[in-house]
Amino acid sequence: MAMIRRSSSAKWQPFLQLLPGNPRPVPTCLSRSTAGARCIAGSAGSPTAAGADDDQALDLKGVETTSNGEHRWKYYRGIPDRRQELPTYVRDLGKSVLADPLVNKGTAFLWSERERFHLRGLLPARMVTMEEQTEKVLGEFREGAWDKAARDPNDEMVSAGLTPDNIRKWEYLKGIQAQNETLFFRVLMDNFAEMASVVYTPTVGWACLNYSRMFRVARGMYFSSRDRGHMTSIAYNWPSHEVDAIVVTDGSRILGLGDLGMNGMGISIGKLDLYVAAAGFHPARVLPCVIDVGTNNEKLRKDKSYLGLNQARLEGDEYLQIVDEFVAAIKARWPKALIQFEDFRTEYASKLLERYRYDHLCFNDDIQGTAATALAGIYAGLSAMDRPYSDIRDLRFVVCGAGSAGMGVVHWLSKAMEKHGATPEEAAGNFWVLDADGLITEGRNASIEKATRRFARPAGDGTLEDGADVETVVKKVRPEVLLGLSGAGRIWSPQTIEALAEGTERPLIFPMSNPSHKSECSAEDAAKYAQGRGIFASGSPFEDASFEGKVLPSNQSNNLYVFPGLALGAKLCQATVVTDGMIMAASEALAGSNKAEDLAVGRIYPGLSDVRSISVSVAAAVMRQAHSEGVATHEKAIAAIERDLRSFGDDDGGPQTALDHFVANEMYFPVYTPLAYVPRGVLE
Ligand SMILES: NC(=O)c1ccc[n+]([C@@H]2O[C@H](COP(=O)([O-])OP(=O)(O)OC[C@H]3O[C@@H](n4cnc5c(N)ncnc54)[C@H](O)[C@@H]3O)[C@@H](O)[C@H]2O)c1
Ligand SMILES: O=C(O)C[C@H](O)C(=O)O
Ligand SMILES: [Mg+2]
Repeated sequence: MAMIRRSSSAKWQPFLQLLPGNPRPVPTCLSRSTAGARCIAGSAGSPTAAGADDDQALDLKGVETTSNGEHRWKYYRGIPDRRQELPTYVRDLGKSVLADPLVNKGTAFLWSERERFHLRGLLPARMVTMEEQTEKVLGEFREGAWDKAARDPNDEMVSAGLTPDNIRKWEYLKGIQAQNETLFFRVLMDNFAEMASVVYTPTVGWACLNYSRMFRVARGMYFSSRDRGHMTSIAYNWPSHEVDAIVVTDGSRILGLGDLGMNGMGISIGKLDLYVAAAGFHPARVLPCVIDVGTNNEKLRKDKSYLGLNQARLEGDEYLQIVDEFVAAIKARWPKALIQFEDFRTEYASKLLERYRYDHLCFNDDIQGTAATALAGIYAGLSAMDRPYSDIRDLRFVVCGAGSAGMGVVHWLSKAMEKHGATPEEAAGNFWVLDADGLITEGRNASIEKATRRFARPAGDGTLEDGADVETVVKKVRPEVLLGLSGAGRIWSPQTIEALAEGTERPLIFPMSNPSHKSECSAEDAAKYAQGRGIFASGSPFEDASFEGKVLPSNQSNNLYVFPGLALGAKLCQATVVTDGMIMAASEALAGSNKAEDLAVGRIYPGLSDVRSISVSVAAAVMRQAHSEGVATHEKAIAAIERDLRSFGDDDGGPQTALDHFVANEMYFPVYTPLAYVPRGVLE
């Protein structure tokens, strides 16, 4: 805990000069000031003189003009308050300052203070006044402002069935996490099947929509375009030298909720909660990050509680340079850390992956994690029908959504078909891909990405025109599989599902969009219109459905089945990169984790109550593959892989190999350990 005492002693005059509103002119900024973060104190205490960059940081509402024309914070309305000139002594820096309730100001820390106390990167970019904070507290106190929002029937998530109870549970669990991570993760791990929908999709979607409004305790790191040129030094504001995994988003496409700007931080936090609970990463060694380059979400930009930069998104080279700088900063500070790219909009997602994947240990969850998850579900679906994996070659897929997730899945499935003997042309011929403008054919204008064009239907493909809608396509093609990665909500009509079920005995119905209300159909509708014959797997969880008294399992086809184990495997063997082979190994391990009795009743993804076993299998398969491709570098892990190979041969030997034990033993388990006091400078 930071130590404090109060004084107005003369020796603290330099410090006093930095206090906001102090009339003494101060000639320059303190320390590492940048063009993008000029000190408020450095502008003679006048917020209006603080420069264009700081205008948005300073809300003049909280500032008053004194009789001699100076500006100062209005701590007490109309009553001059000299107390603000008495400093509170702070003997710590960085996160400890935020963790000390007696000195913490949260998002009201001035830019100069953020510099001096090593807080840059530890708070969202926007600076608010105490008055705004007070307003927020009062709103909550008097009206339960966001509790009210959680009950607002006009809130699209609430109206689509997200219950206030889920939100209450989210807030409660997050409160525990802020105070006691061991307890939080123990509870989450032991009750994963019950709590996943609270810390993760769909509730995390609501939490992201309301992230700024609910902001209390800062977690993770906030990089913004104002930090240009300084990201590496800012990374050193994080207190730990050891970070194993980072999830980063730029907030541009959060689930199917669109551009949520800095609020996307909620998804980085949610994903890393799963790294710990589902894959045994140590909570002190994971780091959620957001790169705030602005937002094009006008509603957010007008929302006074929004804590991100109030500017339009940077684009093009300017944007890419910011992400480059972020990646370079991470690499400089934590050379071995794995980076998971999350919820970057399609325009940049593949571009960024291609930019970094050959030199950095990284993967894109929405492209690669989702693809691996979908393929595992298709394999398991085939198993449920007593068909071999190689039959994937014979399946026809209608896919709604040609974004990074949809096309990632399509590419991956076609790769699996090729693995089982199809030519690339044969594989591509098994897909009918639709975007918001309907079926994509070669007749589509040149704006289609090259990678998507490969899957465009030949012009004049039977009677299907470019832009044909999903119902027409399904009626014409009679596919075995209907995939949804559109983020468009209930776009599969009863007629579409009926047509699907008419054409095949056991249709695979995968509405994978998140959160729940963005799902292309509900479990109930799938059961009803496919007359109980379909196998259903959605991105967000649905209750099991029923048809004519028979229970129909609702599977969850979500990348949560892959990213924790993939990251764990890559980290444990300290892979230099994440290869396609490793992703394929993850798919196959996941498909192989199902029990025969579950498959028999249409459960094609394993239950979440034993999520760690799934991650163990996925991680072990990833490590074996990394080793076989020569990208594993960790000696202890390599020895474990080789020992395992000697005992079990190339076949992974089932779920309980020596390597599985190695992986399980490396996982963090949340228990209270003895605590030892270690003075500063010792063991550092
Ligand atoms: N289940 C999972 O694990 C998982 C993983 C990743 C993404 N997702 C979900 O997938 C969705 C899409 O993600 P993305 O990054 O590709 O988004 P995106 O916005 O880049 O792509 C959406 C695509 O859907 C198309 N589309 C929109 N309306 C449509 C309609 N009515 N019919 C057909 N296509 C339509 C768009 O033209 C676009 O091609 C999101 O909802 C996301 O939550 C799920
Ligand atoms: O976050 C999820 O639940 C899955 C996926 O990464 C998504 O973007 O929808
Ligand atoms: Mg995602």
